[in-house]
Amino acid sequence: MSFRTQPLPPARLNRCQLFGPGSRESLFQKMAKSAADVINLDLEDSVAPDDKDRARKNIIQAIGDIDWGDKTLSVRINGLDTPFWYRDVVDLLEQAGERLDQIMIPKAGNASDIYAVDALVTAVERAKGRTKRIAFEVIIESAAGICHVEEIAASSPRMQAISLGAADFAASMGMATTGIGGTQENYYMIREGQKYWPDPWHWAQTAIVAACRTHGLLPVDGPFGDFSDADGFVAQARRSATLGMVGKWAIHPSQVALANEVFSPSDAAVTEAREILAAMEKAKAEGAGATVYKGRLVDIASIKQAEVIVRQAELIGG
Ligand SMILES: CC(C)(COP(=O)(O)OP(=O)(O)OC[C@H]1O[C@@H](n2cnc3c(N)ncnc32)[C@H](O)[C@@H]1OP(=O)(O)O)[C@@H](O)C(=O)NCCC(=O)NCCSC(=O)C[C@H](O)C(=O)O
Ligand SMILES: [Mg+2]
Repeated sequence: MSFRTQPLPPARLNRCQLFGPGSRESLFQKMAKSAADVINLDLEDSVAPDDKDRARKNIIQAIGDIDWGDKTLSVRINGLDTPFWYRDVVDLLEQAGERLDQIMIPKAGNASDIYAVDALVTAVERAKGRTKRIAFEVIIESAAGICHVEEIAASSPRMQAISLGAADFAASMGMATTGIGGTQENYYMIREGQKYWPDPWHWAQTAIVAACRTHGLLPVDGPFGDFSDADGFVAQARRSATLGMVGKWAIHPSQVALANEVFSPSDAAVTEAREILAAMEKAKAEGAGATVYKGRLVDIASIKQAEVIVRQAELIGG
C-alpha cells in the first residue's frame, strides 16, 4: 500500500442516474417520483439550441417547486466549447434554490475545464452568499478526456463522480458505430469458428474507475441507448459493476429498476461478505492472517473486498 491511503468516495447511493431534457418539463414530476438515486436535468445535448433559454428557466423553477425527496439533484450544463455554459452556471447559481446539489460538466478534456467552471461557480456562490457548496460530476466522452482522466479526477475538491459518455466518446475516437454503449457487432474475435464479442468500452471504463478510486470519486457507467433491449442493458451494467463502477445512467424510466437491481448487492452476496468478515475476525483472534472459507482462501485483502459489499448494503439500508 502506498503511503497515501486510498480515499473513500462520497457515502451516497448512485446506482441509477435518470436523465430528462430540461425542455420537457412534463417529465420532471415523474423523474422525482422514480426510484433513481440521482436526477440529471439536462441543458445539453437533449435540448435544441433554440430551447436552451426555456429549458434553463424550466429547470430553475422545478428545482424549487418539485419535491425531489432525498435524491441527488444534478443539472447537466452545456459544454465549454458552446456559448451557453456560462449562462447555465450563472443563472442556476443566481436563481435556483439551495436544493440543487450538483452540476454535471460534459465533454471535459482536461483539468483546466473543471478549473474554469470552479472559478465561475465559486464567484457566483460568494456573490450570492450561497451556503451549500455545489458538487461537480464530469463526463469523460472524448479522446482528450480519457487521456487526461486522472488530472480531471484530481482537479477540484468539488468533484464527486465521473461517467463515461459512450456516444460522444465513440464519435471523438472515430469508432465505427452509431450505437450508444453495449456490444458492437463488428468488434469480435474468432476462435475455432466461433464468434466472441469482447467489450469495446472496457478499457475506457477501467481508466475511469482507476482515476476515480485514486481520488475518492464515484465511477459511473453512462447511457445505453437501446431502451427496448433490457438484456443488453443488464449485461452492460453487470460488466461495469464487475469492473468497480457504482451505477449507470437511465435515459428511459424502464432502465431505472434494471440499474438499481444490478448495482445493489444481492442478499446472498451480503451474507457471504459478512461471513467472510466473521471468518477473518476469528482467524485474527487465533493469530492467523488467512483462513479457509467455503473451501477457498480468504485473507486480509478479502476483508477489504467484503467491506465494499457491506458498505454498499449499509447505504441502501440492508
Ligand atoms: C427517450 C425518450 C425521448 C422517450 O420518450 P417517450 O417517447 O415519451 O417515451 P415513452 O412513451 O416510452 O414513455 C413512457 C412513459 O415514461 C415517461 N417518460 C419518458 N421518459 C422519461 C424520463 N426520462 N423520465 C421520466 N419519465 C419518462 C413518459 O412520459 C411516459 O409516461 P406516461 O405517459 O405517464 O406513461 C425520453 O425517455 C427521453 O427524453 N429520455 C432522456 C433523454 C436524455 O436526457 N438524453 C440525454 C442523456 S444521454 C446523452 O446525452 C449521451 C451522452 O452524453 C453520451 O455522449 O454518451
Ligand atoms: Mg455526450
